Amino acid sequence: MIFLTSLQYILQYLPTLVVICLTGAIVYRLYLHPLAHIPGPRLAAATDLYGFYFNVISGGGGRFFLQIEKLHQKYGPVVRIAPNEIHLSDPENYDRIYHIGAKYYKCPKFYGCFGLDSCTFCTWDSELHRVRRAALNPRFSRKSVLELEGVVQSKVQKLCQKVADMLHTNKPVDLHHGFRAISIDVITDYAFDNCYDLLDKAGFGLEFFSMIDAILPTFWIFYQWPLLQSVAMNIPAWLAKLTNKHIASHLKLQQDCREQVMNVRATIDEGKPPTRITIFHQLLRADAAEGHVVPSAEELVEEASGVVAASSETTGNALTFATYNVLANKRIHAKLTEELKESFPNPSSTLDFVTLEKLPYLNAVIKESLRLSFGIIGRLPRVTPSGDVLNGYIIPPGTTVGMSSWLMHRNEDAFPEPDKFDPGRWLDPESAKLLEKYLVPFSRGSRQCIGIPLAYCEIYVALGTFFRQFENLEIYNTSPEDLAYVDYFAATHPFDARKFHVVLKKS
Ligand code: HEM
Repeated sequence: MIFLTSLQYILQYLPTLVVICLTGAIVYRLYLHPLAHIPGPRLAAATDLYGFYFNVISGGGGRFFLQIEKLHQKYGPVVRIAPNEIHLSDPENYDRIYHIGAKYYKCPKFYGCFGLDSCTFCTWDSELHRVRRAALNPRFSRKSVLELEGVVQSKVQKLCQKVADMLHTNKPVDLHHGFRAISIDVITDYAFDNCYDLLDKAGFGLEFFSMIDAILPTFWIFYQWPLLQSVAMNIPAWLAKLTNKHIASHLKLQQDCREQVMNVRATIDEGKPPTRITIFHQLLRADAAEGHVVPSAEELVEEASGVVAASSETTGNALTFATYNVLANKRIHAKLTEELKESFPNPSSTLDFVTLEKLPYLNAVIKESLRLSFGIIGRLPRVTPSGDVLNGYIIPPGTTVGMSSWLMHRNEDAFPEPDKFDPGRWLDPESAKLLEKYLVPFSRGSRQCIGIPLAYCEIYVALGTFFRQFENLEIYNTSPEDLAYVDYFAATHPFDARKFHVVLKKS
């Protein structure tokens, strides 16, 4: 009886209590918080829902990075974008936050919402990351990439053959998915020795990419409500299939990776010699790196999922953007084709990576494409453990600080007319060296992309081979607006945008 009366009493005053607590939190964040002196909108200082609005609701979502750009125009180089987070636009700060030995570490809340705590990409603890990355590094070194260049060459040749066949039937060819299929086929063959063969599937793996598209929007929802993420990832697959396609897609991707891991483990247990040392063979070795702990099967699944997720849209965006812009500009197209013809007179020869890398115009096209294609477009949040002073503002310990390639690559001082695709910016070696400082597609420092040599190999070989083999293509029914970006950590085109297609030029 007494219990019931107390409960009634609590319930009666609960709404008032909630209002008092919320008001207290908002007043604290606005006036007493250690970031209260940082400029920015009051709403962003008061609640994380400000970012949530732009990333989930406004204009279809994935657009907070555009709002952040506007905030910098209004408030200057340091802006408070959330109660405990600031964003920076001054390029001078980049090497301070993202460099080898930087004390800044990956924001656990942000990287936690991938649900892949055991993978190198999401590991926030710097020491643990150092060990995990050291174990993985040898498989992604330039030496390894050169040894396995054949994997890249074979996928590129396969795509070109399929494109040629489709063009003869006068059907528009979907290069958006074709280029993404190369990336996934390369990484699953290269790293797991178990190719997904998306290039052989209908629509170049349309089903697989629809699954990825279904996963992407959950990112910002899980960021806002991390508890939802653990609940979602633990529901049975059959229930997810019935109730939510986004969660079902997450679970399916993990299941695919689980099968990959089980296959490798089975061959190791049977004592079969591997046809290739995969990342799993590498990670299952106790001596893979000093301090390395052999991961469990589930941890390997997370590592595999992380690697697959990191390589699809990123390389795919660079290839799509480069090809679209070269085809859109006759002068650029002619110059590139001429250079390729000079070095490789036979159009059906193998265009090797090392020779392609030395071609100045191709090099400039690729740099300009990486500048404007944005594998990861939004902020890369890091936490400062001991505080800092940035652009004259005192930043307290524990603050999350972020910068983005979107703002670095479109800095008008470095890149006049920043939205114009102009490979000419990179042709003079002296000024190109100065511009490199602003080019950060792979980020920098100890957390920079591990796949840089592989990504470059794919991009050089795919673009070189493609433009050497096809001289008579034109863009089909795709406008620059279709190649705009939205941010779901991976940069992707709006889901309702038309996908990049090409047809044979009408003579
Ligand atoms: C054009 C292509 C690519 C771009 C633009 C790109 C971009 C990036 C960026 C910006 C990061 C840092 C992310 C962060 O700080 O949160 C990163 C990390 C990473 N990338 Fe890539 N990436 C590309 C291709 C690849 C490929 C092909 C792989 C396959 C192995 C890959 C695997 C990874 C991994 C594992 C990390 C985490 C590294 C770590 O934390 O130590 N990436 N990438």
